[in-house]
Amino acid sequence: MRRSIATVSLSGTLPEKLEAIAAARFDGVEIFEPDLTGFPGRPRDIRDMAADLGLTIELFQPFRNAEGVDRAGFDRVLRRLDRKLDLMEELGAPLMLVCSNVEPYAINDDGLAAEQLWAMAERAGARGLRLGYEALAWGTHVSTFDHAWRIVERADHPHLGLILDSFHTLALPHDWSGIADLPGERIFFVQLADAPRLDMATLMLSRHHRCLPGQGERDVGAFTDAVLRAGYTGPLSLEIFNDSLRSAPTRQTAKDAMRSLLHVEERARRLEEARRADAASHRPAPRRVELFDPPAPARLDGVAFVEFAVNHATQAALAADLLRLGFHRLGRHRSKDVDLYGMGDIRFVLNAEAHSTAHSYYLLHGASVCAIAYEVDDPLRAVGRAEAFGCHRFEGRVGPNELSLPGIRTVGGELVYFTRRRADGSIDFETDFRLETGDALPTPTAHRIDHIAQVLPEGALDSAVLFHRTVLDMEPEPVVTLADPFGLVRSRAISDHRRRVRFPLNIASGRNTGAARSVSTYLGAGVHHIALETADLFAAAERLRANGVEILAIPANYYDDLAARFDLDDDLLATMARLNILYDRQGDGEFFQLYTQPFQGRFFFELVERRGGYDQYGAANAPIRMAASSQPGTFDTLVG
Ligand SMILES: O=C(O)c1ccc(O)c(O)c1
Ligand SMILES: [Mg+2]
Repeated sequence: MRRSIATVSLSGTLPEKLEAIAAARFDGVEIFEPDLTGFPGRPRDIRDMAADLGLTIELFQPFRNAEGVDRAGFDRVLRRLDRKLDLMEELGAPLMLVCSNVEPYAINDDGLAAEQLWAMAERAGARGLRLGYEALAWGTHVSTFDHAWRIVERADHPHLGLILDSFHTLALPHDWSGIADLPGERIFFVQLADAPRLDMATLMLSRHHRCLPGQGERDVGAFTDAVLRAGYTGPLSLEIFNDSLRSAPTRQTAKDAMRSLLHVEERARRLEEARRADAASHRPAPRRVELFDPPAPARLDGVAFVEFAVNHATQAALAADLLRLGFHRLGRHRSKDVDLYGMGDIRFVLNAEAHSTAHSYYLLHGASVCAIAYEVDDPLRAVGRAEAFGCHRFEGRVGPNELSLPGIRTVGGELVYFTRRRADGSIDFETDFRLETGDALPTPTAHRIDHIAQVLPEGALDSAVLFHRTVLDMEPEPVVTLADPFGLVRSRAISDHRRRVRFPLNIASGRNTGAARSVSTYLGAGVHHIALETADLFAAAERLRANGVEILAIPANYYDDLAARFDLDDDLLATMARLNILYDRQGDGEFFQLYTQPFQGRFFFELVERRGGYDQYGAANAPIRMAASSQPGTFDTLVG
């Protein structure tokens, strides 16, 4: 499949965009007219630049308000067209996108529109150029792909075809199953974009909130599959109008865009394969194009360990906190200044090794999580898949007889490792530690990691969603907005389908929320809190209290409100208030949670107990937590 992107999708000048697009290994590009108009050179300079970069100029766009106009108006359209055809010749663009008329004066007459598009195609055809007609979802009379197709079919000109855009098709509540029955050779071009489900005018959604496929909530994979079933063999081209991409780093966006397109191809391939497997009822047409075929996702069994970058002082302080939480020191690394702590299935690695990646991370971000390791069935396949999606492999320094953990480096510099459980139940990475198998360990206060919440800089959420979706095969939930006393926090949870690994990802939209301050103070994304699951939160809370763990104090008002909202036993409420336990309910499911005070103002721990299939994160309580932690003397007590 040829892979293309519209220049409007990226920030920067036109040459910067082309370079980033080529560096991300796209085959082709759509030139969005304003990018060219603002370029201080000749169109042929862009043609040469694209050629030097190995990029095909696939399309020039858009040509607006051309059809359904009166006679005088159409004369002007043709004059305008001739100039743009001159430009296309100089640019070396073989195809121009003509979008449906959005003016109130447009005449509602398919016969007229077909006639006028025919006349335009005749002029383009005389120069060996082609036109593609695209229905904008807000077109005055033509807003759906099938209406645009009826007009193209009626015009019946070999130089006029249909352009499909997943945004316009999926934005309207309109049946698009007919796409698969279109004649593929009459589809001249296909544009792809995703979008969130926001209740707003389609024009606003399209111009400001489109996102890369895989970042939003539309099934762009199924759309692409339908287009391929129709027999389309041209490029798949991303066309993303998005406010935050307009100011995001160009090369990073282009890399994400390629990852997104690969994601779409993989999904389309899966759908086709499922149809083939069901060939008794269907007879799928033979595939005409090659689609991206990465190694299948590894089976994600959970978080194997979380690694903290520390120095000696913070290592000792964090270790003391962990012991109070019920952790034990399990061992020391064979060759490095690294300790392993654990309880139940939870493993924390405290890395104070000098001249290491963790140390660099510590210098930049302070005591913080610098790596997460996943337990998977096949670590090498997991890394292979990540590399296929454009991730960079990380090779750490390995001592004698130590394991080289397969890993990748993320954009923020955190590492992601993959490790696997052996037949004897031990987990791979632990062989690098001299385990101190002492006395039998007492019952743990918590037994597994429930979720890891992260804060991300503004604009980084979509990219993080795409990373987890492609590399780790996780699925996002819709965005929820939470109120911090100093601003709003947008949160999107992402998890694997078995709920073994869950990440609420948070973005502060203001500058003053706890999340925003944590991003600015510590330069970038990071783990904000780690929730540990316990079978009995009340027992655990008593134990933490006895051990002197500082718990986030919850106001009495909260418990009054709980009493009003839920039919809870008075004694239970009183105990919850005494232990600072928060509560949520979902159907028959119940959720109990408490928070520790932050470690050096940096990150904190949460303990949760889930009952009866509760599947959320207590989002209703997050504003209470954020308010409680903005009280003086809590989140702001920063130490070294
Ligand atoms: O928003 C627009 O005007 C616009 C222009 C060209 C396109 O291809 C498109 O999908 C939208
Ligand atoms: Mg479009």
